[in-house]
Amino acid sequence: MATAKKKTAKKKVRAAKPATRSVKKKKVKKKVRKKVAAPASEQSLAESNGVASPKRRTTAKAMAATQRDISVSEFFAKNRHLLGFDNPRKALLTTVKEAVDNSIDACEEAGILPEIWVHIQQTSADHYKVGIQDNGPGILKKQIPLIFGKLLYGSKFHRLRQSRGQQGIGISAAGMYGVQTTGKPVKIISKVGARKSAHYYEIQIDTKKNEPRILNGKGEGVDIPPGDKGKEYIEKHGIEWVEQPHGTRVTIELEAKFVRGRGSVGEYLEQTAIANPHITLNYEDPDDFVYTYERSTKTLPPEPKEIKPHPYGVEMGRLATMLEEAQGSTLSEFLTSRFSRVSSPIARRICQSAGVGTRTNTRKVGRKEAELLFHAIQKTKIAAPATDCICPIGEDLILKGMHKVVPGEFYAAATRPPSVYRGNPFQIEVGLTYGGTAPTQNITKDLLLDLLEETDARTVRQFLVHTFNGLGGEGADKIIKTASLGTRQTPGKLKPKEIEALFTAMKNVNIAEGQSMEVLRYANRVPLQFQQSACAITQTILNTNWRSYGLSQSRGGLPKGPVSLMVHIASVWVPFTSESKEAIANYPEIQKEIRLGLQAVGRKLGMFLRRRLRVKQQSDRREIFLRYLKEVSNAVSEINGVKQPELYEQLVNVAKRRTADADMKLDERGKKIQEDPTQLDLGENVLIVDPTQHEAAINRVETVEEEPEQD
Ligand SMILES: Nc1ncnc2c1ncn2[C@@H]1O[C@H](COP(=O)(O)OP(=O)(O)OP(=O)(O)O)[C@@H](O)[C@H]1O
Repeated sequence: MATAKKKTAKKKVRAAKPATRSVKKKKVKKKVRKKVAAPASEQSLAESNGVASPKRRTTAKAMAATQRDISVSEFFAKNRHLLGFDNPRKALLTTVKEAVDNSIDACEEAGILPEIWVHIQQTSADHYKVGIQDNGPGILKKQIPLIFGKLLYGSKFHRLRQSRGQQGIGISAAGMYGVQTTGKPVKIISKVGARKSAHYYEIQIDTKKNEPRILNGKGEGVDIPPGDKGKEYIEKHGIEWVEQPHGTRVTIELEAKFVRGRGSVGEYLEQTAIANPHITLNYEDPDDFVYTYERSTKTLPPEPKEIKPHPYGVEMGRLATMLEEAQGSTLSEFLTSRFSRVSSPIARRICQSAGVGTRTNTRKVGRKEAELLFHAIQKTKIAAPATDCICPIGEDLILKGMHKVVPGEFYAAATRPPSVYRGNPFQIEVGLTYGGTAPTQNITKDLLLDLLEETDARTVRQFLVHTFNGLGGEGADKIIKTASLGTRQTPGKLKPKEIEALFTAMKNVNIAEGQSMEVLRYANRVPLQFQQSACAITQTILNTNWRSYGLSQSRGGLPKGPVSLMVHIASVWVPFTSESKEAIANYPEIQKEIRLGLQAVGRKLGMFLRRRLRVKQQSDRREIFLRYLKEVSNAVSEINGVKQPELYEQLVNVAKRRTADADMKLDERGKKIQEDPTQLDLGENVLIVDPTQHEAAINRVETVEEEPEQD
């Protein structure tokens, strides 16, 4: 019997203990007791003071009665901040983000050009209903409850393949948060084909069991037939669905707070559009504003390849588990089939170095042999993992994406070659935009009034910094000073006169100097909006010397100027610092690649700025020449009688020749339009545009027209 076996085993251990050890232990115990025990007089004094010596509060038996399994959903329900649900504002963003990321992943995996609808509606003071729909492949009926009602269930965790999701927590956690805060179930409708029935579910997660509970259709969900009958059913039951042949829509009601500006849903969607030029996004916000980001390319990113783990990236514990799971293959088979880059000769070398036979059965490999194998792997020379499994955005699409959304006049991009951290391939891409009109100068009075009304900022300064990308504290202070406002004034309580002064100051103050670099961080094409300072991307930007590229920068700060920078890491496994996937961990290999990417675009910016400065200097010089040439030609003609008009013309020609750089025109790749040996060659990956032709950084499209009421 199992219990009997355990007892004898325990007895054996006890008997095996050397006598001396138990004696020693006793001595120590005595010593400790001596130390702890207070003299009788002291003890009685303590008791008389009401401080009794500590009593045993519980026993191991009583404690055992309270010890039990913790379900993963219970754990994350208590620790929802770990998943990005720390506060109502972030909860709204995380919910949208999880659903949108899943939708894009599913469409790309199925080879469908993604179109996504995001609709946020306010249902009460602090409750919002979020609906996200895609035109993806849909989800099979039996999978829907598990995907939306069970934490740690997904298709991406067990594979090494570049995708937005990795953990299998995201969307079910969002649903769980919704149920917890509003009591409303998650609603899902999914359709796999035009002639197939759609499936409609209302689900709650049972946190105790980490299992889905289906609330509609007597616990079975509902099938909606295709065609007109189905349309009628959808309408009759108020199910939200944009008619599509296939796709999925998830609706979650949750406690939330809607904001604009930094860390908002709008910002996330805008940044998503930059890094995913192949998607079309339709977004309707709670104030009925509709935003559409049309795709700028119809080409899907190439399908990422799945790879096996590289032996260098596998830690000791993982190797032991993999050996256990191998279920009796030979060591050589195990090594060649479970890892990338291990051929039979390499497997033989590893086994030789570990002193174990290549034909040894994995069942017979104990802890000691596993450790020997682990060290042998580190000592054996194995080729770096294949890197063709990474799908970067590409320089051309980065330029297109940034040009579409970020105002500027100079754009540069750099895609680094793939590299490896801890056995995982990754690739870094950088995009940079310079110039353009400040977002504060582009807004209308009406938009400013709306923004002031909607903001949750407590002070005008906070409002300015949070609403206008790249403005920075210095820029905000300049505007506030010019408008003669107090820094601590509440934006919602400004009087009409003060709003007018603020508006005028925003239009007139040149904030380009005070503006600091706006950083857009991405991991597998997903924008990262929180924990900026904890992220390897930000830290590498801060440690780069931007002064050598023509930007001003104070020690330890972000560079100043109208400049936006995007950094993208693509990897089969992105090393996030936590489950909420907000910041990249500081691996030296990753930091090095980021640094090289920054230098590549920085050098091009430096060349562009120096060239621009020269044009300006030369045109200033020419202006001075031209101002005095008339006088000079008149005086010379009076002195020596030469014809003034001819002399003047000649002098003007000389001045123009001497200041020829002032006429320099660059084409959109940064090349001088007229051929010249000193031509500025910025390479292919730059774009130069007319900044006055660009849309504003804060640009709200018109509201949805209300349907005229029928009489
Ligand atoms: N809109 C969708 N269309 C098709 N499949 C989907 C959709 N949404 C989710 N899925 C499937 O459900 C699984 C679970 O999604 P979930 O968001 O919980 O985790 P994940 O995306 O795998 O990882 P992470 O927790 O990192 O986001 C996905 O792996 C995917 O297979």
